[in-house]
This record gives sequence, C-alpha cells and structure tokens, in this order.
Amino acid sequence: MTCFPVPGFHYTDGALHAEGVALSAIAAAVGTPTYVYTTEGLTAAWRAYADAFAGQDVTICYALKANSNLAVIRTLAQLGAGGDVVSVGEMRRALAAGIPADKIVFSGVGKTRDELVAALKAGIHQINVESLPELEVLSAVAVELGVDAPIAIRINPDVDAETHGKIATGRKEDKFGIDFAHAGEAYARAMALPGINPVGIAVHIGSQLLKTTPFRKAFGKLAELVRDLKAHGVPLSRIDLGGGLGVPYKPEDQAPDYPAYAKAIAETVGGLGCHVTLEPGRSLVAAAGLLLTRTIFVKEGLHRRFLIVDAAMNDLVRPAMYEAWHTVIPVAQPAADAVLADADIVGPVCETGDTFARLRPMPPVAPGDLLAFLTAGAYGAAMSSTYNSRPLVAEVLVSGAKFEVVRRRPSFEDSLTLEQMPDWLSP
Ligand SMILES: Cc1ncc(COP(=O)(O)O)c(C=O)c1O
Ligand SMILES: N[C@@H](CCCC[NH3+])C(=O)O
Repeated sequence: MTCFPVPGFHYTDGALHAEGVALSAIAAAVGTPTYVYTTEGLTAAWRAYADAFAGQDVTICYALKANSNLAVIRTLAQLGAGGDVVSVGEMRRALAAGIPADKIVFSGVGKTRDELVAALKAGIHQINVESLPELEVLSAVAVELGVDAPIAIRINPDVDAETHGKIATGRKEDKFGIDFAHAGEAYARAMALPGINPVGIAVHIGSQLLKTTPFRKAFGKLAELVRDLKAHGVPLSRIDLGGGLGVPYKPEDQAPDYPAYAKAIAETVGGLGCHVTLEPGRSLVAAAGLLLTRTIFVKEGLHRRFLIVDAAMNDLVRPAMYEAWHTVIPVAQPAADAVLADADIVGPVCETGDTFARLRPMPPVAPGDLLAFLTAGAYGAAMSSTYNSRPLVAEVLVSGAKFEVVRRRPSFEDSLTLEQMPDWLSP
C-alpha cells in the first residue's frame, strides 16, 4: 500500500473522489477544513489484519486514540473489532459505538481511581496495569466493588522501536510499563493481592513501525518471560502485543509486511497456549482519511512561495509535532505535463511551526483551489484543538455514493457554551 492511490480515494474524470463522492461536493456542502474518511479504506485496512491472521487465535482491539469518531469506531466494530481505550471517555465512546464490554482493553500509564471504578463497573475484558501503585489502587477498588479485576501487566522490554523518539514507548527510559527486571516481583504482588486476577501480560513498544524486527525482538523477550512466569505458577492465558504497525506516509516508504508481522507473532508467542490480542490504531485508520483544505492565498516571497491554506496545525498537528510528512495533492487532477515548483504549505495560525510542508514540489495551485492532505485518518482529528479560536475541524464519512457529516463544525456560539463570566466582571 503506497500513500496514493489507496482504497477509497482516486481521481475520476479529473477530480479527486472519496469512493463515489467528489471531494469538491463535500467541500461545497460542509466547508473546509474537513476530514473525509472512507468506509472502503477502513474495510481494506481491517481486511489486511483479518487476512494476515486468518487461522490464528487473535483478537483485534482497535486503539481508539488514533481516531475516536463514533462512526469510525462503529464501522470497525461492525467488522469485528474490539477496543483499546486509554481514558474513561474512550471507554464510553467504545461502548456507545457498539463495542461490547468484553472486547474492551483499558491501557494507560495514569488511570485515575474513578477510571478504574468505571472500568470494573462496566465489566471490561482486561485492565493493562502499568505500575505497582496502580495495582494497589485497583485491588482496593475491586475489593470495594466485590469483583475480581482481570489484568495484564504491561512490561517495558527495553527494545528500541526504531521510530520517531516521541512515539517510542518500549525503551527503559520511557514512562510506560514495568521494567522487565521487576516483572517477577509485580506478578508475585498481583497474585497476593485480593481482587486481582493476573491473567495476562502486555507490551507495546511504539508507533509507526515499518519494520518487523523490533516487534520480533520484543515479542521474543516477552515469550521468554511468559515461560518463566508460568513455571513460577502465574496463570497466564492472554498475551497483548499492543499496536504500532506503521503506514507509508512518503511515496518511498515501504509498507509493513503483514504476513511477516503475523509470522513473527506466531513464531515467538504462538506456542505458549495464550490468546493473543493486538491493539492497532494508526494502521486501521490512517490511509482511510484525508484532510480537505482550501487555498486562501498564494504568496510569492523573495525566498519562498507560500501556499496558505485554511487548515492549520490545530487541525493536523503531526507535521508541527513530529516533523511528519503528509503527501499533499490537488483535488482537481493536475495535467500530466504540469510543471512542479517548490512551495511551503502553511496554515493561518500565528506560529512558524504551522507549516505542513517545506519546499514541496507542487503543481500550479491558485487561491480557492482545494488540496488534500493524505494519510490523515490517524492522529489527525483526534489531536485537533481550537487554538487561535478556530472551530474544531469537521469530519465526514463516505460510503459508496453517500456521505454524512459525522462531526459537525461547532459554531462560534457553541464554542462559548463552556465558558462563563464571573460576577465581578459584569458590566
Ligand atoms: C498501549 C497502546 N496500544 C496501542 C496503541 C496504538 O498504536 P498505533 O496507533 O501505533 O497502532 C498505542 C499508541 O501508540 C498505545 O500506547
Ligand atoms: N500521535 C502520534 C502517535 C502516538 C501513538 C500513541 N501512543 C502520531 O501522530 O504519530
């Protein structure tokens, strides 16, 4: 899978379409900036997992943090996905979108007592515990509620995921999980505590991994640990291998090899008699979404040509936050012989970091032209904000020739509803 074309997005009759819908029609109806997701893209991403793991006993819990739009979650839930959640808000979204409680895993380094109470009351499949203090609080809460908490302990395997430093999570200096060396101690405590049922073990080494080698390394270490723990009487029956499989963002990026990933899992943890859970986020939703934006101005500077668009870092923060690349293409298909010229593609926010691309070879673009930022379905809308008092970006889901606004753009009045003026400032 390269970043374009991908299932769901294509040029037809010189115009970029999402399935059977012209993106210009969505822009006319909904305005810009708007995220557009395709059912076809979501389904294709799901199928890649289903095909790779056919015949293996694997549950796929979609990591809602990548895109927590209810319609996106429900589309994946209807294909068979469970959910991986990291807050009570995500847990409630998963339930509201139709994911049954017994297919929900709760991850995260800092769950509050209230969140643990909510998770136990909802009767979810598993809580992935990341520290001894969390284990103690969970035990107390479970005893209070009169239930047993099914848990996995997240282990930090000290493996470099070979990804961007800000999204690597499995090195010893990272905040996630319990050190490999303290795993035995953690399980001994879990076995001794009332209300704790230590059924599983978990690992997640990072995000946007394009190679299988770091996974193989981490899963191999985990397998050794599982054998050792089982030999010491820990009743492990579940292994949660997290998410992390990447997607090609740049045309030259090599798409991850799903069969090799499935093989790495089978060959490392396959023979342990444990049920395997995966928590993919990005790889299920990234390619299924694009950010549709309109060019406001074209500014010819002395040193640069700037395409100033109506999307900004508050709508898609990945380039500002991780120097991430998103391929940008015009909605009107450029002529085959169009001459490319370098441009900086920037948003209106008052930060130099509000730059989506520097010196990007682009075909001719005029004010008013629509552009699409590809591979934006993951960590796009989910990380959007209202910085500079810009309304939250709208989201649209397409299915065949139909499209629907699945999150509307808030009005200015909506944006004021959470604020109030103290009496002493009344005129
Ligand atoms: C515990 C956990 N599971 C799953 C994911 C999903 O990762 P990705 O979107 O890279 O598949 C993350 C985010 O990196 C995570 O922290
Ligand atoms: N937000 C990151 C991924 C973080 C993964 C969460 N653990 C991105 O956009 O690439």
